Amino acid sequence: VWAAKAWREGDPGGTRAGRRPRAGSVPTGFLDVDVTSAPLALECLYTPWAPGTDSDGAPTPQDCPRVFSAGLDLTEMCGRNPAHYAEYWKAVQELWLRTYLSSLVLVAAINGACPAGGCIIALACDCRVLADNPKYHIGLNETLLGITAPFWFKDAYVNTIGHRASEQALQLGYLFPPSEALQVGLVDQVVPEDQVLSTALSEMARWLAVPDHARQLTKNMMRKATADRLLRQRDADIQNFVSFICRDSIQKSLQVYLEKLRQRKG
Ligand SMILES: CC/C=C\C/C=C\C/C=C\C/C=C/C(=O)SCCNC(=O)CCNC(=O)[C@H](O)C(C)(C)COP(=O)(O)OP(=O)(O)OC[C@H]1O[C@@H](n2cnc3c(N)ncnc32)[C@H](O)[C@@H]1OP(=O)(O)O
Repeated sequence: VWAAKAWREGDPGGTRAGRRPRAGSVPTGFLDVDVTSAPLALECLYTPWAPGTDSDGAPTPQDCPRVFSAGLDLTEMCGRNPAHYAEYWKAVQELWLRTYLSSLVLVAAINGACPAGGCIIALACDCRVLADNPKYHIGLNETLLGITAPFWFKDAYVNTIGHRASEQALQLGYLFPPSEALQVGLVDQVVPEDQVLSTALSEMARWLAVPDHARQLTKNMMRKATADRLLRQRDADIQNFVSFICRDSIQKSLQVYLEKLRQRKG
């Protein structure tokens, strides 16, 4: 995710939010950002796992291909206590709200798999560019984990690909390969892997060419109702999440899924 302001100010290699992935692990990680304390400077929010910058100081997401984001960190949702789940979910909400309502232009350069929470952050951007690799699936696959996508994930999906496509994809936990993601409107461009960043920058330039105040007011007009729906019921949404995730059956499903992931690795 590129933040326009930092880019325009010539600081594309600025502070990265979040921790690096564990060695040998995939980046689940945008929620490692401490979004609950000091106001998050979204201007400084880059794909947290992009490991370096090139000679021009630009981020080099190509250095870390294969995974854009593996979604929420399942280890944060398993075997913890209710207070932990509540705090975690509040942070998830906060990150999404700030991203979704940002007045900046945000372009997602999706250079790898993008399931569930990864997809929801990409959807909060203004535009999505996906690398053309059949392994790079994108979508909301929650049902395959035995859980339900929260209503605001669903709202963002419906806003992007429409009701019928969302209904089908959500129930099936379907992850779209690039060509289908493009066809259904989940992403705006599919390009060869080595052109993801340059295409994202071209898109950024296109959006930045529009007078800022007019673009920002329009963005807010388009997004306010969806964001307000969550803002009105944040606490209830946290309580729902906590009681849902604490169920024995849900914990069991998540543990089984996580175990499968770990075994698949070997
Ligand atoms: C009433 C309702 C009220 C409220 C709603 C309730 C609940 C809804 C709550 C939350 C919504 C959930 C959102 C999510 O984002 S859930 C996460 C979904 N993500 C996935 O399903 C992706 C799983 N991962 C993969 O498919 C692959 O890992 C991936 C394609 C991303 C990368 O494959 P690769 O082969 O490169 O790596 P792996 O060998 O598979 O993985 C390496 C390593 O990483 C661990 N891993 C992977 N994904 C996660 C994850 N999401 N969380 C934690 N850990 C993850 C994997 O186990 C391996 O670990 P290790 O063996 O320890 O190295």
